Amino acid sequence: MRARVKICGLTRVDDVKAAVDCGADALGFVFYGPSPRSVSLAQAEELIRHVPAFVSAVGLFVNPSETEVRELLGRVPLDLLQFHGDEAAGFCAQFNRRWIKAVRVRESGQIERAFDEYEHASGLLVDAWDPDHYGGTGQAFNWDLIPENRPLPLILAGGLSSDNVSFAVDRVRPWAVDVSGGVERCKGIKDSQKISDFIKEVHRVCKTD
Ligand SMILES: O=C(O)c1ccccc1N[C@@H]1O[C@H](COP(=O)(O)O)[C@@H](O)[C@H]1O
Repeated sequence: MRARVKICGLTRVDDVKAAVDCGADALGFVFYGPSPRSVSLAQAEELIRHVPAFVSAVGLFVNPSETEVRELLGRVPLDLLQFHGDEAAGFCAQFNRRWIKAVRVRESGQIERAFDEYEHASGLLVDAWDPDHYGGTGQAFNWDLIPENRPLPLILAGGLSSDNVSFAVDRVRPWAVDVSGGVERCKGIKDSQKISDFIKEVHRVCKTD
């Protein structure tokens, strides 16, 4: 088994370099004003200059306007779009760019329905539901709600850290894991040791499989 790793919510060049050096497969940049991890267009341009070939740069949006996404794509070379709000499939698919859809899980059957609705996505990300926040809450959800049958690559997120990721990968067997808060010193500021520990744990559990 191999699980890819996405480190999300990067705001500093040093954090980008640390994640790349530790072997991250994808890096996430948050374009959502209310988030403490939100970056401006100019910041994103600078950060993505440090993302090398074969590491994906992912833009995270929450209910953006079409203009916002198009403007950003005109200036920032994103490889993949991550929609973390209530976007419909048609909205996500209109940008001629690969995309993944996040589902904030709170009830059974929700993930199965999302696999149908977002069938043209490049992956389905499952995260914890929270009444006040769209994501990045550091909370896990009930993994029993994740079905065995997965028509799309499944990306597990929500409350992961080096303490629980090996258990999570072994149990859920996702295509990839996505982490933000679990590798931070404080919101928006990553910790290179935590990033390293997290990725090592994923690689360790995948190797022993
Ligand atoms: O990181 C944020 O601030 C954020 C804001 C709005 C939507 C999603 C956000 N982050 C994503 O949330 C999940 C889980 O994060 P955590 O590991 O529990 O902190 C992850 O996909 C982040 O990319």
